[in-house]
Parts: sequence; structure tokens; C-alpha cells
Amino acid sequence: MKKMIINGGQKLSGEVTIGGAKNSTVALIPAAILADTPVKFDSVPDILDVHNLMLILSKMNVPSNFSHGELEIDPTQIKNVPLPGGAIRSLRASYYFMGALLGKFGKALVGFPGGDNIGPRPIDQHIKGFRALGAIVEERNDAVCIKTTPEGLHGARIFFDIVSVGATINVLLAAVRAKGTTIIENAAKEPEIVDLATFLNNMGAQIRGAGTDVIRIKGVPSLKATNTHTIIPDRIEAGTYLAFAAAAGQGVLVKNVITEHLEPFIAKLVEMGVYLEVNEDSIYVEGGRNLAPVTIKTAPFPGFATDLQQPITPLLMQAKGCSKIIDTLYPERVKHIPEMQRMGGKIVSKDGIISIKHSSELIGTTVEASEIRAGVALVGLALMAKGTTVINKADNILRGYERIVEKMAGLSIKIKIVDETAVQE
Ligand SMILES: CC(=O)N[C@H]1[C@@H](OP(=O)(O)OP(=O)(O)OC[C@H]2O[C@@H](n3ccc(=O)[nH]c3=O)[C@H](O)[C@@H]2O)O[C@H](CO)[C@@H](O)[C@@H]1O
Ligand SMILES: C=C(OP(=O)(O)O)C(=O)O
Repeated sequence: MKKMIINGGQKLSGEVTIGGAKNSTVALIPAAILADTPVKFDSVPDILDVHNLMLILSKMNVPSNFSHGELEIDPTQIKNVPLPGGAIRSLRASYYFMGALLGKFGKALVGFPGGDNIGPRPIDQHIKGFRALGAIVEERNDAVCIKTTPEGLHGARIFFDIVSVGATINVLLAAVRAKGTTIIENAAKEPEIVDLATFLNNMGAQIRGAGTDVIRIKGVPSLKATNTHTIIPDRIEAGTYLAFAAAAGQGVLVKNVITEHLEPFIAKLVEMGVYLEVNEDSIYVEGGRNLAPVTIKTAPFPGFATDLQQPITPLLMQAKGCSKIIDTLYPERVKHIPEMQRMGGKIVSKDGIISIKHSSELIGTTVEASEIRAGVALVGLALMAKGTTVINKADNILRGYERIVEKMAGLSIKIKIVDETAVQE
């Protein structure tokens, strides 16, 4: 495990370029195995999740090569092997191999996924979708075993009981090569779903309506890649740097953003009184003064993203007054709170409402990144604190923030990462 060491009082200034979206990439890589040709992605973020997905691909005899943001995957000699554990447990999105293998081979055995510890994360809607397409699903020990009848998968009308990114993507992956038409109703509308549909459609899939709550998928027998797919920018990484720049910055330009993907986030910054210049594909932000408190309620896209409720917290601690966060998607996404309290942050969670007060006496100490966004929020707080903060379990941050040390260095911020495993050897 790695630890991050950050000296407080540093101010961000300069430029940062946002990388490809984690939550697109982790769906696109499993989707690549549906192709009958090699596939190529660019703007691929250099994050731990990508390396773990490459490990899973190698177990299936699917070679992949990742260099300078380009990822080549050759699924032409793929073998459908069981994927009970190991790297599967290192990330959430490994569950996309359920839909992708089901779509490709009509059967899959995949272990229960890992990912962030942010409260209960059931997969009942994924399973409901697979069953509607004609699959038989059994839970065995810690794995899900899915297979079709000899007739194979067929199109179906599926109404999700709740809006789920993962279930929408998993059913899409299974349905794309099924016989007939599948209609997903109450589908998630996240930009990462649109990115995945664009990739699949460019290979010959027939998906209509991605980005709305009704997606129609007409199954096709084969998918072939003819060009490189460029991954959309990571709206959560962008939001994180914007929040840090507003909280502890002296003028920061965040480049490579699709500003429409950040609308609810930008609206909150504006409501707080943060000075922003929103350009076509970049946003300039000045360090905020006289900031107003706000109330944030997370919601599926186009609402305020749950993945940004923790990264915006250090900024809320600068506001004069009490801000509130209600995370409707993950009410137990509160692992950052005790760590922030130990740094002097005035933050409490009660009855599903997180209250954050102006915190002017922040002090560096040793804290733990229990998951990706809780961890990165501590990075923001460390910049505002007096003294040195040591963040243990920093690997959780590296799951989704590519080259964070280099990117922060470009913003005049020094962060040191120490590999404790290496030190012990
Ligand atoms: C890899 C990836 O893209 N991860 C994102 C994805 O996670 P993930 O796809 O796991 O999240 P979902 O959109 O599925 O979850 C939304 C809500 O639905 C519930 N639910 C979900 C599926 C199900 O079968 N049953 C059920 O009850 C969940 O507990 C949660 O309360 O969307 C989340 C919500 O925007 C983000 O925080 C994650 O960063
Ligand atoms: C919750 C997240 O990721 P995952 O779904 O991969 O655990 C996240 O990116 O904030």
C-alpha cells in the first residue's frame, strides 16, 4: 500500500489537463471483448483500474498494450474462462464482464465485484435484466453464474426499478449481440453510457436513445472496429480540480472538459460565489473569497454527481455558514468524515444529512483514504491545513486519478507518494 505526504498551505496555480473518464474506460474495456477485431482506444487514463482490467483480459487470452494513453486490445483469440476472484475484486466495473461474456459466449462465471466501500451496492437490477433477456442466473459462493438456454439471448422490454449506471451498461452489453430488439426503460443517462454506445455503434451495433431514459438495442451478429475510439474527458476528475482550485487556488485553468457534463456542479460553484470563466472546452477558476454555503442533493445524471460530494467538501469548509449534503444514491458515503474531523474539519453526519461548517483551524495529521473520493477529498483538505498530512491507503486514490502527483506539480503543488511495500522489502 502507498501513502501520500502533503504539506499544507500550498496554493494551486497554472493549468491541468483532464484525462479520459474512468467510468467510461472501465466499461469500454470489457465491451472490447464483444468485437471480432482488435480495438484501439485513446485518451485512456493511466489509473489502477485500467491495469487491473488488463490483468483480467490476459486471463482470457486477450492481449492488451497500453502506452502513451493508447490502449490496444486484441480479443480475436479470446477464451471464456471462469473469472471467480483475484483482480475481479479490485474494482467495481469488473461486473461488466458478466454482460460482455454473456453477449459474446452466452455464458459467464464472474466473481462479485469490489470497488468503493460506499454502502450497499446490490446488483439485483443487473440480474433482473439478464433474466429478462433469457439467461439463467445463479449465485454460487462468491460468484455469479449466468448462462443462456440453447436458443440463446433474445430481445426484451426491461423497466429498471431504480436508475442504475451499472445495470444499464451490463444489459446493453448483453443485448447488443442478442436476437431481436431490447428496450431498456428508466435507463441511466450518464455521459459514460453515451460514450459506450458511440463506441459500439461505430463497430456496427444498433443502439438508439443512449443519454435518454429509453434505450433501444437491435441485436447484431457481429461487431468490428474500424477506427480508434477517443474516450470522453473525466467529469469527476475535472470537478475535483475545480473544487480544489476554488478552495485553495490562485488562478487555475482546467483544460479538456465537456462543460455540459459539469452543469450541476458549475451551478453550485456559481451559487457559492466562486469566480469562473466557462470556455468551450476549459474552465478558469479563481480562488474563492466570501463564499456562501449551499445545499447539495446528489442525483443520477443530469443531477449533482455523488462522486463529487466528497471532493467539494474542502471548498464547503471555506464558506461562511453551514452547507448541507444529502447523498440520495449512497447515504453511507461518509467515510471521509471521521478523517476530516481528526484534521479539525467541522463536519458531521446525522439522519442522512452531512453538515459542513466553516473550518479555519485545519491541522495536518495521519488519515486514511478508505475509498477513491473520500481519499481525494483528504488531498484537498491537506492543502488547506497547517503542517503535514499523511494519507494512508493512497492506492484507493490512484484507482481513479491518473498521474495525480505530476498533475499537481503542474499546479505548483508538491505531493510525495511513498510505497510502503517497497520500504518494507
Ligand atoms: C464504475 C462506475 O461507473 N461507477 C459509478 C456507478 O456505480 P454503479 O453502477 O455501481 O452505481 P449505480 O448507478 O448502479 O447505483 C445507483 C443506485 O442504485 C442502487 N442499485 C444499483 C444496482 C442494482 O442492481 N440495485 C440497486 O439498488 C445502488 O445501491 C445505488 O444506490 O454509478 C455510481 C452512481 O452514479 C457512481 O458513484 C460510480 O462511480
Ligand atoms: C464509486 C466510484 O467508483 P467504483 O464504482 O468504481 O467503485 C467512483 O468512481 O467514485
